[in-house]
Amino acid sequence: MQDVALYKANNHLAIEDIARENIVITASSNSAAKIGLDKESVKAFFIAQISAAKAIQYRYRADLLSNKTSHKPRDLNTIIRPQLIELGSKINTQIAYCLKHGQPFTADQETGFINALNVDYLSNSDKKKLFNALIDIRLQPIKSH
Ligand SMILES: O=C(O)C(=O)C[C@]1(C(=O)O)C=C[C@@H](O)C=C1
Repeated sequence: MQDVALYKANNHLAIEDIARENIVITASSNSAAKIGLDKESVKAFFIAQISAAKAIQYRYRADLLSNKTSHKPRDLNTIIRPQLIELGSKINTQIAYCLKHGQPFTADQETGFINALNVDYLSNSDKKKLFNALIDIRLQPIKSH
């Protein structure tokens, strides 16, 4: 996410890109539905992920004002965005696997989840929001004929 923020700062782009968010949410909830996950609950999870991504970028971008860097960020459109879509689809696959194999996420895993997320610029409240959206993800109900 720091590369995303740096790319945007270098190119005078806003951090929030609503058109892109809509593309990400549609792509991720459609790919989730194909593997049996409930679309609306996955949407809410991706909205939480996008919020976390923006929070990281805003904090990092604030730091850039006093700490300049010569680091060259990866290209947002050709490299980072396709990788983020791929990552989202992998996350969906793992979640579907856990839910289909009777390993639902439960509230008592919150501390472990928060401790496992070692990500610079991600706050505890961002992590809690992600966790709350994660444990709400459901499988689609099985259709009866
Ligand atoms: O693609 C970007 O520009 C990102 O910053 C990533 C992302 C996302 O999480 O998918 C986050 C914030 C933007 O508003 C749009 C998308």
